[in-house]
Formats: sequence, structure tokens, C-alpha cells
Amino acid sequence: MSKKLTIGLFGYGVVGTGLYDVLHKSKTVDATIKKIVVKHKDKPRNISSEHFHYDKNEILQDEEINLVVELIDDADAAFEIVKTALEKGKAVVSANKKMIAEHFEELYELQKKHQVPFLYEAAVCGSIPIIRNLEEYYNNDFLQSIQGIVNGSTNYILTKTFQDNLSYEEALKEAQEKGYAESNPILDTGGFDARSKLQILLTHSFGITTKPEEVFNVGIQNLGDLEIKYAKEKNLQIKLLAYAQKRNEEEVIALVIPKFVKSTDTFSTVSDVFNGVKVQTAFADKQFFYGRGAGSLPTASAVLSDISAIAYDYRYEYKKIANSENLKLAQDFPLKVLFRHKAKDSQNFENYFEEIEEFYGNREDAYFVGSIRFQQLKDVFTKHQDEVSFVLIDIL
Ligand SMILES: NC(=O)C1=CN([C@@H]2O[C@H](COP(=O)(O)OP(=O)(O)OC[C@H]3O[C@@H](n4cnc5c(N)ncnc54)[C@H](O)[C@@H]3O)[C@@H](O)[C@H]2O)C=CC1
Ligand SMILES: N[C@@H](CC=O)C(=O)O
Repeated sequence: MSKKLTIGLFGYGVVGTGLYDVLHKSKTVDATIKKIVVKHKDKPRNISSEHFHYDKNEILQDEEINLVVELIDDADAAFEIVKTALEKGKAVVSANKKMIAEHFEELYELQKKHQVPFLYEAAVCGSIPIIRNLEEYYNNDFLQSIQGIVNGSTNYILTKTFQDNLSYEEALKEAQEKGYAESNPILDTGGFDARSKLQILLTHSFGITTKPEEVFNVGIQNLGDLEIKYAKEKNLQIKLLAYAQKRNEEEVIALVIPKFVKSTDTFSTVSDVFNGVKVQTAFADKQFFYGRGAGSLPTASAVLSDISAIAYDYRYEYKKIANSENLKLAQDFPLKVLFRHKAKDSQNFENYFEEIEEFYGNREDAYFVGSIRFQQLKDVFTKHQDEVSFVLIDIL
């Protein structure tokens, strides 16, 4: 039996306004927004000011509200809201991957303790229902790998700079204007948003819980004309990929990194703000999910689906945590990359590499193809973040 939901909504930005819209258009969900708490009083909005409140307790202390939908852009404030709501026995829907990735263990314990649903489909790949599928559909299969283009803004920027010859700055500005980018866009371009999503995927696919700093991410912010030229000459594209991939029976590779993809690779068909996720399992073999990874209505559609699932009391069972097979993150493995540095004083970057296959440029502006151990790659990136770029050719 589906239950009637009275919603308290936090945030009325890109996703919040989208949710208001889809909830009023969809006739099948028995849910009403009673109150909306926003931060700024004077902002012009498309609905009457009587809907808005400015104190979080207006929602959190309201006994009639049985579902909190959290759609704000502040991960710390979001955690406080979600924590209090769960403690008060209210169901919660959130799209805030940064907050979930940073606080997963506390949120997991709160759900268990208070026995209330906490759903967050919109937090990973916008409109693609990947979490619910990992929770339900793949429950009895053996997952081997999940690879995904999981960030809409960076895919938009890469598409526009590659195909339409826009500058990086112009493409980023467009992604911001369209409501795809995070309020702080370095979260997108630096691969941090993709890392948060990867952390959530690791939990729902392999039962591995992680702290953000345990998952390594390289973004697209250091890529330049040389990488694009190299890719075009070889008929390749560059995509920011997130990997959660079994290396053997004990270890899972977890990594966010730009990668060259061939024109025959399904990922090469994922352009613009779209996301794509490849799942490989023992029984089903390969499957591919495709859909809009960001934007007002597509993201709101995932929030709407969570709301409707809450109405029949659906909750994540986290079976993969219970049956985690004690999998651990792989600490070291070899990769083949295109490496470039723009260090002013010539550094001995070649020493980090096991083998160098192709060398271009000169010592001060060099780029080369070589194989490197994961630990070495992390080391060189950590020490020289602003001076180096990597594009993955393959995990070896
Ligand atoms: N924009 C997108 O395509 C997607 C966004 N998300 C996530 O959804 C959440 C919302 O994103 P957007 O709507 O794009 O952000 P936004 O910046 O358009 O809207 C967020 C709103 O929350 C308000 N806010 C901040 N702190 C608040 C507080 N303490 N109480 C009440 N309101 C507060 C801000 O003033 C702003 O109006 C974020 O966690 C984001 O990562 C997830 C998937 C896609
Ligand atoms: N900034 C994010 C929004 C959706 O998660 C993205 O671009 O993917």
C-alpha cells in the first residue's frame, strides 16, 4: 500500500525547481510539498513567496512532514539537515553526492538505527537509475566492473572543446549557464564530483566503503591542445572515466582519470551532458546504461522516482556490504598513459616511468607515452599537480 507523503523541500535551485515542476506534472505520486526552506530571502522565484521559509526547523520540527527532500549545494549544511531528519524518523531523499561520499558511514548507521529510508538515485549519473539497479537487479550476479562517464559538465566541456572548438573557459561557462556544473566547478573539472559518485558506486557494487582521500582522481583541468592534437591524429576521443573494477578475487581498482577512447568504444557515443555506465557481470556479461547526467528535469526525474519508491517504503538493503567478500582497493598496478609536463625547470619525470614508448617535444615541454605504476602516478601527481597531465591509454 502506497503511503501519502508530505514533503519538506530544502533548496530551490536547478534541481529544486525541476522537482517542483515534475511533481506537479506527474499525477501518480501521492506527495505534496508543504514547505520549502531556502537560503536567500530576496531572490526572485517563479512561485509565490508564501511557499518559502528560511529556518531549517520549519521543516525539521514539523510533525506532519514525513519526507525531507534535500537539494542544496552546501554539503556540510546538508549533512546536518539529513542527520536530524533521520534522527526524527523522517524519510530522506538527497542528490548530494559530496555529502554522501564524505559521511557515508554515519549515514549508513543512522538508517540502520532509525529504520527510515534514505534514497539518493539522483546523486549518481543524474537520470540514469544505476543505484536502484545495482541494489536490485544485480543482487544475485557477480559484478566484475563498472566503468562510467559519470560527470555531465566535464563531458560537456570535452565535447565542446573537441568537436566545436570552443575554448575550455567558454565550454565551462556554458555548462554553468545550463545548470550542469556544481556551484564550485573545480569539483567537476578536478574529477572530485566523479570521485564522490565512484565512492557511492563502490559501495553499491562491491560493498566497499571509502573516505574521499582513499580514491584517486585526476580531472580534466590540466588538459590542453597537445592532448587534443594527439587524440585527433589517432582518431581518439578523451572522456573522463570512473573505474570500479575487480583486479583479482581480493582487489578492486578505483580511479577517476581522463582516458583516450577509440571510435569503436560505446563511450565515444556519449557526448554533451550525457553519461554512460558499462556494467560487466559474470552472468549477464556486458550492459550499458545511457542518459542525461545533469540538468534540472532529468535530475528531478530521479528524485521523483525516489519519492515514489519511498511511498511504498522501499529502502536500500546494502546487501553488498553484508556480503562484501572482504574486497579491498587495489594499491598498485601498472597503467599506460600519455604524460605531459609543463614544469619550468626540467624535472626528471621520466624516472617515474617503467618504460617509455614514444617521446615528443623537448625536455622543457615534453610529452610521452609510457607505463607507470599506480603508486608512482599518484606520487608524481600529488607533488606536481599544476604542472602535469595524464591521459590513460589502458590499465595493464
Ligand atoms: N544540477 C545538476 O544537474 C545536479 C545537481 N545535483 C546535486 O543536487 C544538489 C543541488 O544542486 P543544484 O540544484 O544544481 O544547485 P543550485 O546551486 O542550483 O541550488 C542549490 C540551492 O540551495 C540553496 N542553499 C544552500 N544552502 C542552503 C541551506 N542551508 N538551506 C536552504 N537552501 C540552501 C542555494 O542558495 C541554492 O539556491 C547539489 O548537491 C548537487 O550536487 C545532483 C545531480 C545533478
Ligand atoms: N555537476 C554534476 C551534476 C550532476 O551530478 C555533473 O556535471 O555531472
